[in-house]
Amino acid sequence: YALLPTYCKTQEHSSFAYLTIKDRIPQILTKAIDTLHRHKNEMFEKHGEKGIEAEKKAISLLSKLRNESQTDKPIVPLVEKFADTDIWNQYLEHQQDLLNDSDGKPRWFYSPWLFVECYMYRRIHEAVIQSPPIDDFDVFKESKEQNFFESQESIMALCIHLRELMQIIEHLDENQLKNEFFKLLQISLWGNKCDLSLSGGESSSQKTNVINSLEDLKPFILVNDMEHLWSLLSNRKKTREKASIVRVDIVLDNSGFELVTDLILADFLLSSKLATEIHFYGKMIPWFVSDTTIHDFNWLIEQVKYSDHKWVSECGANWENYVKTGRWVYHDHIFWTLPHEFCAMSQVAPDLYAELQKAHLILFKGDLNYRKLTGDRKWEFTVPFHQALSGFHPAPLCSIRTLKAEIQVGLQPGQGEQLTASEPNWLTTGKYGVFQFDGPL
Ligand SMILES: O=P(O)(O)OC[C@@]1(O)O[C@H](CO)[C@@H](O)[C@@H]1O
Ligand SMILES: [Mn+2]
Repeated sequence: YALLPTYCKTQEHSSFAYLTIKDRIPQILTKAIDTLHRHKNEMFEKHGEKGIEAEKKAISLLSKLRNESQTDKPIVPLVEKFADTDIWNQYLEHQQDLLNDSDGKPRWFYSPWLFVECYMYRRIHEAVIQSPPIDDFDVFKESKEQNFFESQESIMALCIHLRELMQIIEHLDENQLKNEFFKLLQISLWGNKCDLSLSGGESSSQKTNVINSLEDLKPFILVNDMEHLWSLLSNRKKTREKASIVRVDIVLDNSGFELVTDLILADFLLSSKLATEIHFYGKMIPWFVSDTTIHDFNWLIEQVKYSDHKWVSECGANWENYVKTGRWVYHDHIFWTLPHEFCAMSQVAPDLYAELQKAHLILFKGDLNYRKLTGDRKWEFTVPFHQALSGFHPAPLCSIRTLKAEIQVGLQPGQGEQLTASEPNWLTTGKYGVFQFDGPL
């Protein structure tokens, strides 16, 4: 490969990476500690004295973690046995090898940002699994549920929109169907603004009805490859034999409102016959505050199904049925919560890479996935997306991402510079978004 640019690093004090580790990580850890405190009684009721001891232990482990991060300690190996402990510690040794002797050891403020941030969430998980019997506690569950409940209005509006669309979908011509597809893609894109790790765990629910603002938000789409997605799926729909499969895989990001937008898009893909099955990938452990676990996925479908609004509950019933009948398949894989960039997947998780190769199209939601697709490296804005993927291409894929990190490739000459001049923080506010496609070779 051409020489790869260096990683975004936490030691660069002018970088968003540095601010994330300095300001937001302690905030997220403090909120996690506070959540554990507030569940003391529940733990006593469930587990008696042992529950209280466990809560105390988890809090002390998280406090120690917060202190390590705030005092720039060396990154220490994981000690608790878990499916990925060895892979993590090998990766840490690899980071050590990348540093020469004079640099000393990887530290919180002297390492690649992607590594440090992922490591932080994996250490939160270690603190919890070291504290039985509360070792299955999700310190972020409350804020993910709060995001869902606070977005009720917008969720209802989306479900009603979907039900109305379902009633007329048979009569839509190709162009009308394409426009409905594009609307739901944009709703899924802007759903990605609702991200609790950017807000440091502060509420980031969807208050307005995003359907009415799609036209206003269009100028904020910096790369728009939606036409590629349409032609790939509509051509396959036209040419496929009756019984053949068209599979779209969605690598999920945040639970709550964003997950609803993804499930609505997935429902449309089946109802429009643009796809015959959808595969979802979530996270095996609580991750980046709002990322979706299998518990969040099942809980949200349950909530929608038991809504007291008829059309909303119909969506939930349909979604539960898709899962039951195997038209929607949820996959868990440990790779998604490792620190690796995706170009390492075929080596580190060949089974997952082979699974993704079965898809006709893979949609990667969110900013963290974009950082891993591009290796969280300091690419020039105009480097082609295909090049930044560094060989990762299990299937035609599209990143659907709002910008919350100082990485963006595939722009036109001058486009990045122009944005920096007009809006210095365009890379990290979540205000801008992309549909970035890497198609059939
Ligand atoms: O993947 P998501 O949910 O869109 O965003 C995750 C994220 O908020 O976490 C980091 C900031 O802490 C950034 O990489 C990114 O903005
Ligand atoms: Mn996320």
